[in-house]
Amino acid sequence: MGSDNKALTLAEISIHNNSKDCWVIINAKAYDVTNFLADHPGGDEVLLAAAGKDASEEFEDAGHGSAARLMLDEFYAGEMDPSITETRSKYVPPKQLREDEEKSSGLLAKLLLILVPLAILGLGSAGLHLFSLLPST
Ligand code: HEM
Repeated sequence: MGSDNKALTLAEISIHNNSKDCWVIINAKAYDVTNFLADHPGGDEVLLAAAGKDASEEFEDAGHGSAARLMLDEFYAGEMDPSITETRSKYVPPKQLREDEEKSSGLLAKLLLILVPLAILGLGSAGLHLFSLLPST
């Protein structure tokens, strides 16, 4: 498939996502494990679940030994475009939550910025009004 030297984009890798054509990304390199599905000691399900995706974390978590790491070369399909490797950090909920909190506290600060001067103005003019009602003797 295509030139070997060209960095692969995530879109190019993610189409290889089934049992007839299965690629996984491990540490920014793509591996064609189609012919390894039946022989993988960890089973084909895990590879198919990771097909077309970044499986670096899963690969490390499975505790692969040096034998597995040496096998990688056999399946090497290409280098992944380094500028898109950050796509694997998909777990954004905590950050999102923080942004939401920041947003709401920012809103409160803005509201206070408007309300406090208004309250001072209100109190001031009420005071002036009361003062003008006092008998001038
Ligand atoms: C080209 C990629 C891969 C190769 C060459 C490979 C190779 C191997 C090998 C040789 C073993 C036997 C234990 C060892 O020598 O470390 C193994 C076990 C295992 N692999 Fe992979 N693997 C690959 C990708 C993956 C991926 C992406 C996952 C998870 C998504 C995975 C999950 C596992 C698990 C869970 C075991 C443990 C099986 C057990 O001990 O019961 N592997 N793999």
